[in-house]
Order: sequence, then structure tokens, then C-alpha cells
Amino acid sequence: MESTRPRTADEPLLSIDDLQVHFHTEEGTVEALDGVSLSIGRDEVLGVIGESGCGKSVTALSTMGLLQSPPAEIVGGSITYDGTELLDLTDEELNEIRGDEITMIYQDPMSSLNPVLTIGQQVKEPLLAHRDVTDEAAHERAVEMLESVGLADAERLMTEYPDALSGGMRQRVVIAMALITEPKLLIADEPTTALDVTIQAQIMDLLTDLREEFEMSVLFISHDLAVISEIADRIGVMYAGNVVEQCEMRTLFESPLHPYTRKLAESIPSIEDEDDRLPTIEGTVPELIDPPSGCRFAGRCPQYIGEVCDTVEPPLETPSAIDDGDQKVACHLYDDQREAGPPWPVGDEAPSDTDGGARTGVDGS
Ligand SMILES: Nc1ncnc2c1ncn2[C@@H]1O[C@H](COP(=O)(O)OP(=O)(O)OP(=O)(O)O)[C@@H](O)[C@H]1O
Ligand code: NI
Repeated sequence: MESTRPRTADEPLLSIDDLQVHFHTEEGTVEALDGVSLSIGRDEVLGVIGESGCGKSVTALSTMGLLQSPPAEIVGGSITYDGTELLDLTDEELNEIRGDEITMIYQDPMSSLNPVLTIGQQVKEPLLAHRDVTDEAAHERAVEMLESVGLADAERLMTEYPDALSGGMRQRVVIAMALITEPKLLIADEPTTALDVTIQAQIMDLLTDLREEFEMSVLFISHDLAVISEIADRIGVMYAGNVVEQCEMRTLFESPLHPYTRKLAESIPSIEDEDDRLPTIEGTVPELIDPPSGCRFAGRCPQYIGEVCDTVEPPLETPSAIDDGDQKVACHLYDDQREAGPPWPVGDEAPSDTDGGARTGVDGS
């Protein structure tokens, strides 16, 4: 194991590299993640945006080690957390990290709360499971946590059941549970989507405050650019199982590179506007069973440049003309800005799929 390797401050806390996840179904193999790469620095909030079905939750669940296998299979790639390869850990080793150093909140607060346990029992649980604390100390800390997430009358709340709480209060309880161990990494998968707009804004304000207070890194997933732009430092844009662009939040609006990101950036975010979802782009997301072999956006791309788009999967790289090394894009428009140049002249015959295309590490199956 690599866990003893000395780490440096600027090394990412979490690094997902070329992650490939398949689901084996009766209809065939769903190639859900096709080489996803994302990294999150220490104390950084990385937003992940993309349409429904593009692989945001599968990426999160893979990181938590919570993918159901079968039907899921991680067929390649790596997830390194604080110098440790998570994909190599045993369940027992993973259990030590999960719920302690890495925690997660979900879209639907009810799915994270057990209706037959009191709020107190549930908020204390991560501490009792992961720390050598007395029930009394855990109780005291749980009350403090409920207060920090803006819940009044915390002592009384400890004895209530989830049923007695509104949706917004439940999500605050879930956040208290997720933060009670002071995790280094919080994964938030659409934490406000199930809430109405006013409550959504309150929860976003709360998360923004807590992320500072707890000095934690956050992987923040949403399909709503307005919500993400409020909290994220950097953003990863996903499309059909790929990351098509990764950049600073500001860069997404100022100088997006990928045609899909440009479409996204055209929508001016505003949290008051309930309908401010991903802008509509003609066409549909490709099937992930037997997906197209080249760029998965090619069929909808307003800047489609020809056969190369249909046949070669573009790697996620920083074009040489861009001086911001943090901005990476996966698009053939930038092929001539790659050191090696385009894989072959546009319009020439593509190598067969089984050659693995121009990119190493991508399975051509
Ligand atoms: N258990 C499963 N069996 C088969 N396919 C699955 C399974 N879970 C996820 N998938 C597929 O994996 C792909 C990615 O799904 P995922 O849930 O990660 O999308 P998402 O980006 O989180 O979407 P949403 O915004 O709707 O939550 C989808 O095509 C989905 O159909
Ligand atoms: Ni999801």
C-alpha cells in the first residue's frame, strides 16, 4: 500500500484518474464511466456538473466504495485519497475512512435518516462508530453540531424522530451527521435538489459557511450551474461518462473551451430562477450501452469537425495555447495545440477501434 508515502501540501487530497465503471445488465453492458479524471485540492470545493445520467453519482459512489457490485464493475482507473489507493482497500479498511474522513450527503435527506431512530441516536452514531468517546461526550458534541447547522432547541430535537422535521431541517440534520467527525472530504450529491428554492438557498449558505469553518474539501455534485457556482472553486463538466472540461469556476464563465461547456456558460446563473437548469442542446445523450467510439458529444456538437470526432476519443488535456495549466479540455478542436499533434490528419481513415485509438489506457471494448 502507498499510504506511507510522504505527501505535499499541493498534492490533491483526492485524485480520480481514468476511472472506468461498467454496469452489467440484461440489455447489455452500460459503459457508465469512460475514463473519468478529477482532482480535489485540500480545502477546495470541486463542483461536478452534468445532465442526468452522465455519471456524477456513479463517480461519487465509486469514491465512497458504495457501488453495488454486481451489477457494477470498476474496470479500470484509480482513486487516490491522501496518498492511499482506495480501490485496493479491503471493506474493513474502507469502513475506517468512510463515515469518518470521507462522508457523504445525498439528495433526499429521508434516505439518509432512519425513521425509527431518534435524531440524537443518528447524529451521535458516526462518533460512536469511529471515535473512542463516551455516549455522554457524543451527545454533547451532537447537540453542538445541531446548533452549528442552525437548528434551534437542539436538546429537544435530539429526542425527536425524523418524521417530526421539515425537509430543510432534515437536511440540516444530515449535514450535522456528515460533519460530526470533522471529515477531510465531504461528498455532496445534489444536496439541495429535493428542497424548495428558499430552503435550497439557506442550505447553500450553510454549506458555504461550514466548508470554511471545518476547512474541508468538498466534492459538490449538481445539475444546476447556479447552485454550483455559489460554492465551487473549480468545476468538472461531465458528459455521458466523461469529464469534458475541468477548470476554475471563474474560467467556466470567462473562457470555456469545450463546445458543451460553452453552451453551459451561456446560461447566466441565478439561484432565484427555479428553471435555471442546463440549457437545452439539440439532440440527446448517446446510449451508454455500445456508446459511440469517438467523442460522445459528437452527435450534438455545434462545432463538429469531422471523422476524427466520430472515431477518436479526445484526451482530457491542457491545450498548449492555454497558459492556465488547470484548464483541461477533451475536444479535437484543440488537437493542433497538443504536443504530439492530432492522432492523424482529420479526414484520414481512423484506426480500428480494437487498436485502442490514440489514447492509452482507454479500453476499446
Ligand atoms: N444499477 C445500475 N444499473 C445499470 N445502469 C446504471 C446503474 N446505476 C447507474 N447506471 C447508469 O450509469 C449512468 C450514470 O448514472 P448516474 O446515476 O451516475 O448519473 P447522474 O449523473 O448522477 O444523473 P442524475 O443527475 O440523474 O443523478 C447512467 O447511464 C445510468 O443509467
Ligand atoms: Ni446522480
